[in-house]
Amino acid sequence: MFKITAATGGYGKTTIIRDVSINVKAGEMVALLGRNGVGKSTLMRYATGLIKAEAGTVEIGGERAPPSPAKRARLGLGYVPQGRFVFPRMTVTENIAVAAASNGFDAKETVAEMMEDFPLLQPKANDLAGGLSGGQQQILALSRALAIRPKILLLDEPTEGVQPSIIDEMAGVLKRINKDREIAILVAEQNLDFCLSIADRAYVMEKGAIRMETDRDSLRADKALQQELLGV
Ligand SMILES: Nc1ncnc2c1ncn2[C@@H]1O[C@H](COP(=O)(O)OP(=O)(O)OP(=O)(O)O)[C@@H](O)[C@H]1O
Repeated sequence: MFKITAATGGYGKTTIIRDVSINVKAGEMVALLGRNGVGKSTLMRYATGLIKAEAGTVEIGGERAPPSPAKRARLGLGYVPQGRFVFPRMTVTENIAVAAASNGFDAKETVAEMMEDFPLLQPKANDLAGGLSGGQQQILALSRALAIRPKILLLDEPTEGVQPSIIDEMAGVLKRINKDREIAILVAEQNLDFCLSIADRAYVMEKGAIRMETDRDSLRADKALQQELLGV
């Protein structure tokens, strides 16, 4: 469904990720783990087309993805970048409307749908996005990504800077959209408990490459790996 094959890329002349291959099947929720700076965000930017590929390919829904990020979004690639990008000076409603319209979907219908799916946004509908709490902004960023009706959703550290009660809510939301909307999910994270609660499978990155692939039960049992990933 979603496949990255032999990805090599980075910034300018600096190569960060080398020969990375991963896949996410339809309906799967997969975690991308690894300590700070191993290249998780860079791999996500590679997948979205935001950095130039030195080598490798991306397939979305069985189709070879063209280089343009906008075309990749049209093929069904949703992306929530690290730091939950929202337009701070637009209202919550406008943020969702712009995202829907960018992929050719009806803005009004999409806003109504997202408000139904994320009730915590309802009382904030006409508030400026910049005034929301970190957790609320993360949910808004997620609804913006969903507004393009993705087949695969990439999330870059969605729990960063988010309070525990909202992290639990987010885990619930991701499980729900994965199941009900049948959206495959790839989530880059440092929060192991969060990943263990939602992901079926995980890739572990180290120094710009995939070190291993593991499933939830093996990861849960592998205390040494957990300690290593947590850096303790
Ligand atoms: N815009 C950029 N220009 C140049 N180098 C960058 C840029 N962004 C990241 N890097 C470098 O790429 C390497 C991998 O960073 P990346 O953000 O992909 O790691 P990460 O695993 O996502 O870590 P984190 O959890 O800190 O985001 C780091 O050495 C970082 O300094």
